[in-house]
Parts: sequence; C-alpha cells; structure tokens
Amino acid sequence: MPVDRDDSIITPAEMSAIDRDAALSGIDSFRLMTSAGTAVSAAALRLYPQALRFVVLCGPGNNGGDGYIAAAALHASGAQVAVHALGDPAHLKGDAARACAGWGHAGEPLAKYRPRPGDIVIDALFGAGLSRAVPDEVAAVMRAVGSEQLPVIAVDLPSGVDGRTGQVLGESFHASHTVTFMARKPGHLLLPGRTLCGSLEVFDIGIPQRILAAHTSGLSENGPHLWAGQAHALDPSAHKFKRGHLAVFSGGPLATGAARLSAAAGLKAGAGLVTLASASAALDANAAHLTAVMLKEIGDAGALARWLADKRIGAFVLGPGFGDLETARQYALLLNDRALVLDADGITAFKDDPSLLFEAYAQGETHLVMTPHDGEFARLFPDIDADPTLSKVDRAIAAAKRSHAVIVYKGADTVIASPDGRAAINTNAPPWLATAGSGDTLAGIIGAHLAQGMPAFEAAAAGVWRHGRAGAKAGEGLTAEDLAAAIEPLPA
Ligand SMILES: NC(=O)C1=CN([C@@H]2O[C@H](COP(=O)(O)OP(=O)(O)OC[C@H]3O[C@@H](n4cnc5c(N)ncnc54)[C@H](OP(=O)(O)O)[C@@H]3O)[C@@H](O)[C@H]2O)[C@@H](O)CC1
Ligand SMILES: [K+]
Repeated sequence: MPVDRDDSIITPAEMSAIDRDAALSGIDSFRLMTSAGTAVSAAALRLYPQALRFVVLCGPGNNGGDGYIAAAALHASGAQVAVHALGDPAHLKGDAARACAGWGHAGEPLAKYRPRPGDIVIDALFGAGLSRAVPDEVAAVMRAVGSEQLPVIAVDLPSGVDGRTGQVLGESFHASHTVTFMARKPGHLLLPGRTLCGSLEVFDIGIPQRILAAHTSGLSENGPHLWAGQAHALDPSAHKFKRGHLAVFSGGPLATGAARLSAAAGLKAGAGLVTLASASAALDANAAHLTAVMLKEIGDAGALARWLADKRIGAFVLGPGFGDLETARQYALLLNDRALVLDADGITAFKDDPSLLFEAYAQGETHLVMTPHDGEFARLFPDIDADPTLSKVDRAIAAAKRSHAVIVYKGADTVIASPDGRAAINTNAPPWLATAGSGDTLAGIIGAHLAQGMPAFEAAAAGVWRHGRAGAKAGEGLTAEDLAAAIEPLPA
C-alpha cells in the first residue's frame, strides 16, 4: 500500500541492512520484490492508461527483478509490453532470476531499443546498487529516450542517480514519476537527484516498521516534527523580555541594509526585542530606517565586552553586510559563550584560521550556528568540500562535528547538521527564494529562535523551514522585505 509521506530518510546502505534483517526475521524477499514490481505496474496503469506500449528496461540486479515483475503484471492486465535487458538475463541471480523466469518471454537486448512515440518507459536498470558511472550503451538509451521526450517511470531511483548523494553517475534518466520502497533515500531529496525523480511515490512493500526503525539514523526531511516540541518559548503572549532579546551587528555606513533585514526578520519571527549594534559612522543611516528595532552604538571590542554584561541578550547575529573582517573575528571570539548565528562576512573572517573559531566554541552545549553557502563552506572546510565521495549531508555533518557548530549548508537543498550527527534536508524552499537579502533574513529568523532559548539544531532547522514557507507565501518576484513580512507564526 502507498505509505504516508514519512519524514525519515534511509540511505542505500541502511536499506541493505534492513533487507538483511527482514530476511533473517523470515520475511520472504521474493514477496517484497513482487510487491515492489506490482506497485510499479499499478503506478504505470494509473498514470498512463492510454499508453500504446510499456517498455520495461531491466538491469542486471534486483532493480531489474522489480522490472520483470512489473512487466508480467502489465502484461496480465492486457497492456502491450516490451522488455529490453542490459546484459544476459541468463546471468541473473536469486529473486531477479526468478522474476525473469516468471515473465517468461524472450527479451531484447537494451541496445536494440528504438524509442517510439506512445512508449512509456519503465526504468528498472539500476537502483540502490548503482556503483559507478552508467555504461555507454545505457547513456545512449537515456539520451534517445530524452530526445523523444518519452515519459519515464523510475523504479526506486532514476537510473544513474546515486541514492546516497543525489549526484548523477555519468548520465541519468529524467523521470516523470519515481516509485521507491519503504522510505525516501537522500538521493530523492538532494540535488540534482530531486529534480530527476519527477513526482515521488513511497510504497510500503511490507517491511515491518520495527526493522526500519532499528536502522534509521538521525537523517530526516526538515519539518515541524523535528522542532515543534522546542517552540514553546515562542509564545506571543509572553512578556517581550521572555520572548528573547536578539542583537544584530550592522555593517558600515554604506552597508547597513543587510543587518536591518536580519533584525526585521528576527522581530517578525518572534523575538521580543531586537537591537541593532552599530558603529558610530553608521548610526545615522540606521536610525533613519528603524522603528521597532532598537539601536545601540557598539564601535569596537571594548564596547562590545561592556555590553555583554547584559545577560538578557539571548543571541547575536554577526556577518550580514558586516564588511570589516578583523573586527568580525574579534567580535565572534568575544561572543564565544553566547548563542551566535555567524553568516556571510562573519564566516569569511575565519577563512585563514578556522580552528581559532572552532576551538572558541568547543565548550558546552552547541551554541554556534553557521549558515554558509557553497563558497563560504569551501573557505572554512576546504578538505571536506573537496572530497568527492561525500554527499552534501555527509559534508554538513563532518563540518558540524569539526566546528562544534550547527551547520546550515545553504542551497536549494539546504542541509542542517548538528555535531551530534543529526541532520535534516530541507525541501520547502521555492526557487525564487534565492534573492538578494534572503540569507540575511534567514540568519535573523534563526537568531530569534536562539534568543528564545531553542537549542541550536532545532533553532536552525525551524528557521530554514519558516524561511522556505515565507518564500512560498510571498510568491515569485519577492524581495527580502516581502520575505520578512511573510514569516508566519511557528506551527503549534
Ligand atoms: N528492500 C528493498 O528495498 C527492496 C529492493 N528492491 C529492489 O532492489 C534494488 C537493489 O537491488 P541490487 O542491490 O541488486 O542493485 P541494482 O540497483 O539492481 O544494481 C546492482 C547490479 O547492477 C550492477 N551495476 C551497478 N552499477 C553499474 C554500472 N554503472 N554499470 C554496470 N553495472 C552496474 C551491479 O553489478 P556489479 O557492481 O556487482 O558489477 C549489479 O549487478 C532496489 O533498487 C529495488 O529496486 C526490491 O526488489 C524489493 C526489496
Ligand atoms: K531505476
């Protein structure tokens, strides 16, 4: 049966362990394959009742096995079916060999497939077992199907997409629909995999929840289930001091807008008080634009140290439009026992000596959130960035562990990772969210959550999610000002 969109995400390696446990507990693996292949045939008939012909492309492993089951089910329903196999089907093993025998018709070699209008392609070439770039003959078929613009239903994953990373190994199908089993894999949500899946269906083939739960790590899709329980501090009826005091550092006189965007977002996101900390040269520019946000003159590290005696300031945002890297470094180090969102120039300030920052924030519970985009990430974590074997999730977790910070690794597939190994992939950001000032807004929302006492991982994940929602609500063509105005209350 189709399952509700569950939030947990299972890596292909975890899925193999789940398979093994399912077999050990006496579950018949061929029944699982039958269930998987039948679900694919049902999706094909549901989505393309007018198909002239279903063409099932079967690979050399169990993904191909699912394909043979689907072919047999489609044939039994009276549909026109053709099967093309990669490699010699006589070499199939185990359940896949049994599924192929059940299909019972001679197949054609893959290379003989000539796409024709009216074909619906069922891609059962590779799934979880893809281990290297697809062979040339497969890439050629992918290109031929793409140039005919034929609909493709992918079994488990579009062949060519790495289920762990979402990266394309060589070439891939661009599916219109993907049927996966039990749970989504990282490759369904990370880019470019996400865009290559088309619509995604998660089908329950009957592996018990207890076996799944025993092998799921701390990776899930970002959503309220991760942090709604921590949002009780955000009660709007609470006194303004109880709703937290957020401070945002302004840039110089010609670069004050970014910090004001952060401050405005922090206020809208629920901070009771927001203060903009500004050097004297930028005070006038800021004063001319502020109403609800307060203004405080902070010109150097000495002034900041004196201000820090006020323990009611619950969190700080440093980086948006800040400009002065030397001062950013001093401020970040002074703030090391406070909750801090470090963004933009605040991150770049430590590019020559990241360990200085990481060591300063190593003590106690995680209280630093960093929000790098690709370029900033590479500046702070060049070796992690350069490791081609790591997925975006792996990179974010490795960076979080090293830096003792929650990492918000931004992009259209933002990943939030905690030093304790938890991670979430965000999926609610509309494409138009990538606009000037968008990151400043995000930093302000996360800062508001920290100021209200949310733990760093939850504060960051909730911030990314509310930011995405605000983008969707503000709509295409939004400006960063619209974005702050569109921030909705946290879900209860
Ligand atoms: N519980 C579940 O989830 C269930 C999962 N099920 C299904 O099983 C699928 C996983 O099956 P799987 O492990 O057999 O892997 P699969 O993707 O068929 O590929 C492996 C084969 O491809 C080969 N190969 C790899 N890369 C290659 C390349 N670039 N070029 C050429 N060859 C390449 C590889 O060869 P090798 O690397 O060993 O040389 C091997 O022969 C999963 O996606 C789902 O559809 C269901 O049946 C129901 C239960
Ligand atoms: K596939």
